[in-house]
Amino acid sequence: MINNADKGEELAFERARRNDLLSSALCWLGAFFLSIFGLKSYFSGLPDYGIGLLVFGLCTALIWVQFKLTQNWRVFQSMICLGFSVLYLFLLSSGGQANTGLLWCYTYPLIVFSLLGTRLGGILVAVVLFLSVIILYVPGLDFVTHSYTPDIKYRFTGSILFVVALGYLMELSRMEAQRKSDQANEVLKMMAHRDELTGLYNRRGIKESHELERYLSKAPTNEMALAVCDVDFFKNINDEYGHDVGDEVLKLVAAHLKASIRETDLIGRWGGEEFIILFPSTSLEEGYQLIERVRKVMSEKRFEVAGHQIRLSFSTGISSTRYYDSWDNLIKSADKHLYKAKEAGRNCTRTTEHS
Ligand SMILES: Nc1nc2c(ncn2[C@@H]2O[C@H](COP(=O)(O)OP(=O)(O)OP(=O)(O)O)[C@@H](O)[C@H]2O)c(=O)[nH]1
Repeated sequence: MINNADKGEELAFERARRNDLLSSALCWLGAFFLSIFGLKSYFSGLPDYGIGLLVFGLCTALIWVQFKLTQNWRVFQSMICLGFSVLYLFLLSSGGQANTGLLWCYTYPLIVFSLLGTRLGGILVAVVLFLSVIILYVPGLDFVTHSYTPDIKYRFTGSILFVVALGYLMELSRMEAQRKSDQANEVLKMMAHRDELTGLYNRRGIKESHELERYLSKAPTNEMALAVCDVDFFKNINDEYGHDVGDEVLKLVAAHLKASIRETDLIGRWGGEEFIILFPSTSLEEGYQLIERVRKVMSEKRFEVAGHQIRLSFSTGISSTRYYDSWDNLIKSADKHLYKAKEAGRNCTRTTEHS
């Protein structure tokens, strides 16, 4: 089972990877172009404008350094989007070198949507568009040093609105595609780690579970017992009642085993009619007592499936980290003791200390 904590960790990892790529690409490209054009303006007789661009370039590089040091994506998003909003308004009100400032304004909505998403990005872009209308259409403003012809104003207003709508829709469909791909990945991971019939972990699920990793890492000081339980003569159930009834019996056995153990114990279907249970913080003796109690209850129970009252018995082998420190050896030992339980006539449990 992929639990919520695991899912959260994976999603956070994916997001961090995307953020890292996006921040580096944005900042380095931004700093590069701002510096090139800043220097060009500075040496072409527009020193103030050039210095302005160089300062923006430097700020972009510093924001990137700040993000690398703190990994605080929220602060990075806010600083880049606010900085870029100021740059956009600066280009619009100054006209840029040789009146080319407007050309760069078209990149603004795309960057804001990709960093802030449609909701927050939409709010910021709407505010900046409102300020653009003031800059373009309110005459006599001190900070507006460039005046555009009516034709340029109308065409720019129309085309920037078009780019905003396009950027919004593209981000919307990217977010939708991301959501679907996250969902599909989740389903695939579930399928890869879960046993379809019983809903328990399958073999891979157990081996790759975070719980197992955690329990094994604590095992040197915190003994863990491992039990492999096998339904005796399960073939007879299939032969007598049919495979479908066999399936239902396996589901009931899985549910009963799960209900009989603690929340922290880990259970999975190891294959066929074989189940595996991990008991963390449990000695071999305690594991033996636990599994014997469950085994006895199960052997007295009648499993009711399709009108049949079916009785079962179980054989179990147990091993513990007191004797084996690797996963493979733990399993091998539990399997060996399961085999001994079968040899001893079934319906019993065998361990290193109970042969
Ligand atoms: N219905 C059903 N049967 C299964 C499933 N997986 C394995 N089996 C059956 O479980 C039976 C296991 O048979 P055996 O390995 O001979 O073991 P057993 O009959 O339980 O005998 P012992 O283990 O020696 O006590 C086989 O008949 C498999 O077909 C399953 O998912 N559903």
